[in-house]
Amino acid sequence: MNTPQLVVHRDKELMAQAAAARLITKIVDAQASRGYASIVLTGGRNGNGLLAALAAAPARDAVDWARLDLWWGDERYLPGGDPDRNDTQARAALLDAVPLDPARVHAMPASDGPHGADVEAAAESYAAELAKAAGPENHGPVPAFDVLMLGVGPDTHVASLFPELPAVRETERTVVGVHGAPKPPPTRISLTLPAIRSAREVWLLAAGEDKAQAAAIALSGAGEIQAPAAGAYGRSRTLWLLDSAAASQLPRSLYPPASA
Ligand SMILES: O=C1O[C@H](COP(=O)(O)O)[C@@H](O)[C@H](O)[C@H]1O
Repeated sequence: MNTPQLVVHRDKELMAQAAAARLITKIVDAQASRGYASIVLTGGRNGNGLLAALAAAPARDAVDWARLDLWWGDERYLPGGDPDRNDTQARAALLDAVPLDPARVHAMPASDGPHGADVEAAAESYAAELAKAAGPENHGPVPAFDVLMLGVGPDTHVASLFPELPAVRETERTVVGVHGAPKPPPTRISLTLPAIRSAREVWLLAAGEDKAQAAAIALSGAGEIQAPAAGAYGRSRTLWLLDSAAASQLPRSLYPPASA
């Protein structure tokens, strides 16, 4: 596990704009060196704020949208087009406004799709889609994502991995069905911690006072079963992007950074 790096911005608007600028640079760099980039989106307020900021950034035109693979870290298991689905919200915030290749947009299955109410089968099919996209050079049955973003919930959940639920204990599968989530809707699909940790970079987004306790707990050595955000890290970098409200309860040893 690499030590998380923290970047704290003045407020959530600036955090979203700075994170969007950072993401544009990552995508452009990956496309320049490899020809394509691979990004995992998150749902929630902070994730959608970042996508809206990206949509408004003039530099978005630097991205070659047709050479971008998009995946999701989790989904609320609802019918396609439901306003509460993470992919519906991402499309409204950004995806509908840019010339993506639809074959590269890997939304998670919907509850009115081929698997119906069988969320386990839906999770398995997403795991198979990930495995198909993984190359021999990748670390396991998922592609090497350049950046995997995760909104941090006030209870420290990331993706749809909630404290103490079975999904956060999964060590083998890359994608699981989630039942009984404490945040509606109760049925969800989620990448697991092993899948999350296969990403080159994991970015955790936390803005707002309601995220302050979660950030402090996750960054103070909590266990990943009790605080799933504590178990989310990337192979080469783990970055926490916060605003000052979300950083307000961090221990002094973490923030502000010690001066020389
Ligand atoms: O339900 C979800 O919540 C988390 C966090 O959302 P937020 O609104 O508290 O920022 C999100 O990361 C996850 O993708 C989503 O399904």
